[in-house]
Amino acid sequence: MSMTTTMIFRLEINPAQATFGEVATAVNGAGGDIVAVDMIRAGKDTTIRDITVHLNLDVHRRVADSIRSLPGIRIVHESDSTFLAHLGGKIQVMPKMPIKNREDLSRVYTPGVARVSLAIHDDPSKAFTLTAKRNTVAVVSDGSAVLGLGNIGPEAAMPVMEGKAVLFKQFANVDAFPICLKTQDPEEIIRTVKLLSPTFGGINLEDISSPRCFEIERRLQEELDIPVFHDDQHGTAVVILAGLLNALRLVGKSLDSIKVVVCGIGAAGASCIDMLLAAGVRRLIAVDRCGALVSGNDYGNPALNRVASLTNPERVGGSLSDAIRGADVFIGVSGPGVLKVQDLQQMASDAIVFAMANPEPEIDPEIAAPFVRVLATGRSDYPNQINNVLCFPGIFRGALDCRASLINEEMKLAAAGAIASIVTDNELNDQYVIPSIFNEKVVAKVRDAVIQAAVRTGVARRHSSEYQAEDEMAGAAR
Ligand SMILES: NC(=O)C1=CN([C@@H]2O[C@H](COP(=O)(O)OP(=O)(O)OC[C@H]3O[C@@H](n4cnc5c(N)ncnc54)[C@H](O)[C@@H]3O)[C@@H](O)[C@H]2O)C=CC1
Ligand SMILES: CC(=O)C(=O)O
Ligand SMILES: [Mg+2]
Repeated sequence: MSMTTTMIFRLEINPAQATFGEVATAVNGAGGDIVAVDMIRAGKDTTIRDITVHLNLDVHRRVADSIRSLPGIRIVHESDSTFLAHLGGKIQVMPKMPIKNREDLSRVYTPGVARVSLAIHDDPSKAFTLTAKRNTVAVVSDGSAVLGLGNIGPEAAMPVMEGKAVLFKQFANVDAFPICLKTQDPEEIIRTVKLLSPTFGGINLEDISSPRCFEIERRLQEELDIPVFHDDQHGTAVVILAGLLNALRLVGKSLDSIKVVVCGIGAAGASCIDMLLAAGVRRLIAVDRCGALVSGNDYGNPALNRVASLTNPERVGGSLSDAIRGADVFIGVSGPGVLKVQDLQQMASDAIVFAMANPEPEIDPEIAAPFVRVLATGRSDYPNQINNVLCFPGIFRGALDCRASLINEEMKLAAAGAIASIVTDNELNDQYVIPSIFNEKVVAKVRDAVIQAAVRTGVARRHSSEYQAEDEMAGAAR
């Protein structure tokens, strides 16, 4: 499957030999789309222009070669806007107040800060009100299951974790720090996160492979008094349930009657299955590399054994192609190219397919589209983007605002319901079963629903109106 990007070509053009029109024709002919042209330097013998070209990565070389083949044109350099956006990283720390004079200095730093430190020493819970803790989340990864790219290590995981931090800030005003650990040992990860925890109001575990992720999350939830949430498990499950509720509303089927196949029983798949079963799905077959999971078999993996014991009441064995026969819903959280057109042809009418592996889905959406009623992917460049970004900003906004001690099942179900409810009956259609993250209602509705559920289930330690009052006072003091 191809990916698009925007390339900027800096060209030296000899006007005696070439015209800009020839460049435009060459770029378009090779499959590029010029979206901007800038004059950098005009000269008698040569001009320098930047042309910005939107293209599929698979035609990139062709576009560059066809420009190069023109007489009188030299490519000075070319840059990929996606890489340019990553130069020096995507985040920075910004102070909330300037330090303009000595009085500011002694208030923000020593000696004034000492009184604040002593106040927290006397009452550690004051760290929530007198430090950034209450609005700060650690995005922790060991780089072991980064998107669908696999175990690419902590340094390579960093751009993804920085991206999560950007999303936290932009959509929910949560300050998130990417923390990529140079260990894949569960005990070391648990110990490190616990040591770091005084700084944070919540821990978002990200892209840690299964089955280690289950134990790491469970232990941290037990041993810390701030929310610990493995986004790939629960963020994904929440958004899948939201999308499925709406897709079923569209096709007129119910959770308790459908047959669902979930492929990829890792972090996302196992949690998605738990959530679908809790929501009322009964006929569900889990498929991993070893085929359909059947209760009683030993898969040498406690997570797979557990899922097998909860699913597949008809004990269907075999491959994905066997399991998918007659299925109403396919959910893929596995890897690229797992699903074939022949599989789609075996599904029930009005088939719903969520092919969510990133960055390449289980089937190319263009190939799948003619064979299914509702198609969703995890990508931003197709309709129906089912991505955990619809969940984690709002769920943490809610959990931080009410200072929840944890994020429980009720809060997750409330988040799923809130996301689904944004798509009205009038709006619901094959291409729109899930709202866009750019819909401003998403974070606000998720946050409110999560706070209500936290209060209802007794895990909220504070009402958000207290924050508002404090924020107003802090604003007045600055
Ligand atoms: N759209 C979204 O919001 C999200 C998408 N994902 C995507 O889902 C995929 C899995 O993510 P995680 O659960 O975090 O990874 P994981 O590494 O914990 O689990 C992946 C599972 O898929 C299985 N698998 C891989 N290839 C398979 C194949 N050909 N057939 C059957 N099973 C196969 C593996 O054995 C493993 O159990 C990744 O591509 C990831 O990008 C994950 C989280 C959120
Ligand atoms: C979206 C996401 O968290 C993932 O693909 O891993
Ligand atoms: Mg992830």
